[in-house]
Formats: sequence, C-alpha cells, structure tokens
Amino acid sequence: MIYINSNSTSPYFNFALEEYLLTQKDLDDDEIFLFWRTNPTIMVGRYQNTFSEINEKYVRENNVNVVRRNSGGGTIYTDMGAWQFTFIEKNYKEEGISFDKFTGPIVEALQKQDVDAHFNSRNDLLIGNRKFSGNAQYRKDNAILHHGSILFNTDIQAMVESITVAEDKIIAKGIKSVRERVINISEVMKDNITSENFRDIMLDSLLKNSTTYTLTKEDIKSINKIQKEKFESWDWNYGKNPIFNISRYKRFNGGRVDFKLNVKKGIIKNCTIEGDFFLSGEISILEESFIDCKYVREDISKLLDTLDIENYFYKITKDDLLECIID
Ligand SMILES: Nc1ncnc2c1ncn2[C@@H]1O[C@H](COP(=O)(O)OC(=O)CCCC[C@@H]2CCSS2)[C@@H](O)[C@H]1O
Repeated sequence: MIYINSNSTSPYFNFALEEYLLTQKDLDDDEIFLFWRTNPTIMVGRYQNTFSEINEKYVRENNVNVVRRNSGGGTIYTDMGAWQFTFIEKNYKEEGISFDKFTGPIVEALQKQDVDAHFNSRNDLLIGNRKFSGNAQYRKDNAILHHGSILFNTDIQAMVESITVAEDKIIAKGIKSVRERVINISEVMKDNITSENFRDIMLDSLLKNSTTYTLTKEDIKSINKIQKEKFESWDWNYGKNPIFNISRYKRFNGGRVDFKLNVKKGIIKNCTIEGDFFLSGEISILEESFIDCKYVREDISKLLDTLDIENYFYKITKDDLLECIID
C-alpha cells in the first residue's frame, strides 16, 4: 500500500486529490491510502439537492465550505477535529458496493485503543448506538474509492447548525436529533490526547508495510485543475434546479430516493433522481432511461425490469422504486 500525506485542509483540494489518484495517476502499487482533515465543511452526497441539506445563512455567516462528493450517501459536517480516511484500489475485483473490507482496519485500529467500535447495517461506524463515522464509496471502471469520516473532537454545535436533516431521516434512525445521534471519539478515549496524537496512533496501526509517495509539482498542477474546474465550481456543488411537475420520495433501508419528473401529456419528458442512496453506476444513464416512458405503472414496471436495479442501487429493489415513482 502507498500512503500519501495530504497536508491540505481544503476539502476541494482533497476531493480533487482523490479523483486524480483514482482516475489519472498510476503508482507502483494498486492500493493507496490517505488520512486527511478539513476546515469547517459540509460534504454533500453525489445525488443530493444541496439547497435542502444546508443552513444557508449559517454557512454564509460562518464561512463554512460546501462541497459535493463523488460518492453517494448523505450530508456530513467536518472540521479540524474530524479525520477522513480514503482507500483507493485500482484493481478491484468485487462487484457492487461493500463496506466491510475498508471499515475493518479502522475498527481494528480503534479496538486496539480500547474504543468499542462496530459497523452497522448501512454505512456507519458506531460506539454503542451513536455514530462517529460515515462511509461512502464510488467506482470508476476497475477502480474503487472508499472514504469515511471519523469524529474525534468536532464542534457538534456547529455541525447541528450547519446541516438541515429531513424529518423523515431523523424518524427512520429512531433518534430525536443530529446531536443525539453522533459521538466524538475523544469522549471515550481513556487518555487525554490531541487530534494530532490521535492521527499518529491511527497511522501507526494502519500503515504496516506501506511506502510513502510525495506528490510532485506536476501532480499538484493536475490536482489544482480538477479542484478549480470541478470541486470549487458552483455548477458542481449546487447545480441547476430541474423543472418538474411531479415530485415523489420514499425512504428505504438503502436510503431516501426523490424522483422529480416532468410529465407532459402523460409522458415523462425529464427525470431527476436525488437522495442519499449509494449507486454503482452512472445516475444520468438511469435518469435518461425514463425519458419518453409513459407515466403509467405497467410501463414503468417494464422499464425498471430492463434496468437491473438491484445491481445499480445498494439495498434498494425494483419494487421499492416502483412504489416510490407511482404506487
Ligand atoms: N463528520 C461526520 N461523521 C459522522 N457522522 C456525521 C458527521 N457529520 C454528520 N454526521 C451525522 O451523520 C448523518 C448523515 O449520515 P448519512 O448516512 O446520511 O451520510 C453519511 O454518513 C455520508 C458519509 C460520507 C463519508 C465521506 C468520508 C470522506 S469524505 S465524505 C448526519 O445527519 C449526522 O447525524
């Protein structure tokens, strides 16, 4: 495994670095690992509507970065008290989405510190029933990228004020609030250590048999290009609002799915799919396949049969989508 030390605390740079390593750069080893943190930031999932996820006034007044990730899932808040880890594998054989392989080493490293961490059924790492880590992944051809957050001593008040969480999600998680749901690891560590000490302990355990690669000037130039053109752009982070006249959503085990349809004379003319689900293909291909389909149950059912939904979505079935779109 190759370790790259990203000293940057810009989420825009770090997401560009991830993309560069996944899609452009070849190193001597197929496995790459990053451990990084950011200035106060809201990280929105790939398929979410940014405006619904953020407290715009708070974000503006407190200079919180807002950035859309390449990966699906929901919105998280990070600051200098939180760490993110990224595993990249350029030659990944397994199909679809699976979290265990990458969360395993993190859980192990924490258990060595007597932190009783475990993985839940969707994408979280918990202590007891409180979450300290959210995980997500995306794929590009044969490569996979898995990243996760780790709350060490994040400002939970700022988290609560920055993100707006839909009521149906709070209910689905069986909790009353964001604050009640999360936990900082520093609360359960027996020694009083700094966030930097924590990073050192984690890296000590995670970087067995790894080598270090230092980014060159050319690497940084290419990363800055992706940063500017994509991750810092308004278009990518906020995007355009679709024109629709039918809006339907449902929450499933695999996440919430929002369908925005523009239906004219009974025929779907435009389709936007949003939510905090995980997907293993291109959303635009899925959205486009609805165009020109009649907005009637039988036709949509037939269309969904051709789309191999169970392989596309993580823990969401064809019948779930049908129910969401038209039932
Ligand atoms: N930083 C952080 N870590 C863990 N949990 C968080 C965090 N911020 C908010 N939350 C809680 O998780 C839910 C959202 O959970 P949800 O399951 O919807 O979304 C996620 O977990 C996405 C994880 C993405 C991880 C990547 C890692 C590297 S870059 S981004 C939110 O409403 C809060 O209750």
